[in-house]
Amino acid sequence: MEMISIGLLGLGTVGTGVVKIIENHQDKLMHQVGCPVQIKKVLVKDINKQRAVDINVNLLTTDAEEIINDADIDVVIEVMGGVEETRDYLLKALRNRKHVVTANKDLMALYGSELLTTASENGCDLFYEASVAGGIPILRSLVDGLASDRITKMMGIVNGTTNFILTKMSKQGSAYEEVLKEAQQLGYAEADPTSDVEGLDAARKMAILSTLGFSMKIDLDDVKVKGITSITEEDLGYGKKLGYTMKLIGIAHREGEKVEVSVQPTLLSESHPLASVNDEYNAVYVYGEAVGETMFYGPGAGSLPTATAIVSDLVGVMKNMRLGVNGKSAVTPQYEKILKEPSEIYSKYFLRLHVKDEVGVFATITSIFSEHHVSFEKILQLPVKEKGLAEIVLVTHQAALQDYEDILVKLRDLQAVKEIKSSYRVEGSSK
Ligand SMILES: NC(=O)C1=CN([C@@H]2O[C@H](COP(=O)(O)OP(=O)(O)OC[C@H]3O[C@@H](n4cnc5c(N)ncnc54)[C@H](OP(=O)(O)O)[C@@H]3O)[C@@H](O)[C@H]2O)C=CC1
Ligand SMILES: N[C@@H](CC=O)C(=O)O
Ligand code: NA
Repeated sequence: MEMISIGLLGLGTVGTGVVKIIENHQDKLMHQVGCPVQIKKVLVKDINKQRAVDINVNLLTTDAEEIINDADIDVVIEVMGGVEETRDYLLKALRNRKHVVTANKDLMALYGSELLTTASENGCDLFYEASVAGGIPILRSLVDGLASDRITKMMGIVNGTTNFILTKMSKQGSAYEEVLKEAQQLGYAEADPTSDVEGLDAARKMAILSTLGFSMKIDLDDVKVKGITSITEEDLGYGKKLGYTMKLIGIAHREGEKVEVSVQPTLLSESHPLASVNDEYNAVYVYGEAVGETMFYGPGAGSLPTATAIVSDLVGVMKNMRLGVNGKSAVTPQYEKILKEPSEIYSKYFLRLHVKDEVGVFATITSIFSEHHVSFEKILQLPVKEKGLAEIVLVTHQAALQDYEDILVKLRDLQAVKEIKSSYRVEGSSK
């Protein structure tokens, strides 16, 4: 190989990082793959836009076909985002026998298997390390490092934006809207940050992680999702008092043949290893039957960390080119997907209710839990400002999701219950 030519789709937060790393680490790339790497064309929306990196304006184009159909381009790096249009571009690029590296979890969670099949049919690599947990090499760790093991649990903070928001809200008392803006300015958030704060971005990543970790095709619809938008200062305050930290947690758990995958705000005991993962940092805890507990930590979003994963994937493609083994590394899922029923999913829960401050209400509420054999780790009744009301805050012991949901339905039907203020999953014990 005399030279590797890259077509870059997108020159925003991640794209500019890719350009910088390819320029600044040219020596290292040469040493590893034995030839120079050049960026031949860059797709953008607006050619006249000011860029955060020095780039020859003649490389910029608004026509994707100039990259996809350029016979001299060996690898397409996709960092433009989007789904349908991007899928078309990448399918065409693969059919034109270009290797693809992408950071796009939206696309991989929906069309990953189609794109991977097309890649291997055309003898091409399709790598997507940057799509999950930014700069942490988690996908390679699952696929290569832990290839011999049977993974049964993965638990992670996989969205940098929401971790940044929750950290600033809990530690500095910052307002949600203000911190979200800051996360957008720092380049952590998606173009539409709804997918971050509603948990969808994390759900896409958990679908990708569990598909690889469990070797089972987990679709986005299989992931139960709840985001962070309804978390209040009061919830964070109660969490702290009870010795918990609020985090948006993705959980993928396999027991026997069955799996559960979810993303939801979770109160973690302060001693939990994920509780000290702050700001835009991500971490993924992985349990394998043979290896036991492992933990992967690092920056989950941002220009250079994400670009590091991209350029490392590029090195992987180039090494395969030298060996002549492109398109041979993807493994199709080994197992049929079987999802757990709600009666098979166990957790502890935090619940905060406003109830009428009357004799017997407390007893009625606790009796509903007893009917479902759910007991309490902690239960408190506190006065609230509004006259005639009391606040009940409780943490359950382990309960089946089905029981917990049935309890919530019964509580909502009780006249004495004015409002269910909040409910969260809990990991670990309270103070
Ligand atoms: N930001 C991060 O920390 C991380 C992002 N990702 C993923 O990486 C991808 C890129 O993210 P990010 O860099 O933040 O996004 P940005 O919005 O910063 O950049 C997107 C780039 O793509 C170009 N672009 C977008 N749509 C089109 C289009 N239809 N035609 C031509 N050009 C287009 C834009 O052009 P122009 O500049 O002219 O507007 C821009 O240069 C996304 O898939 C994201 O989910 C993954 C991990 C971390
Ligand atoms: N918006 C995402 C970017 C990386 O995937 C995040 O905040 O984690
Ligand atoms: Na990664």
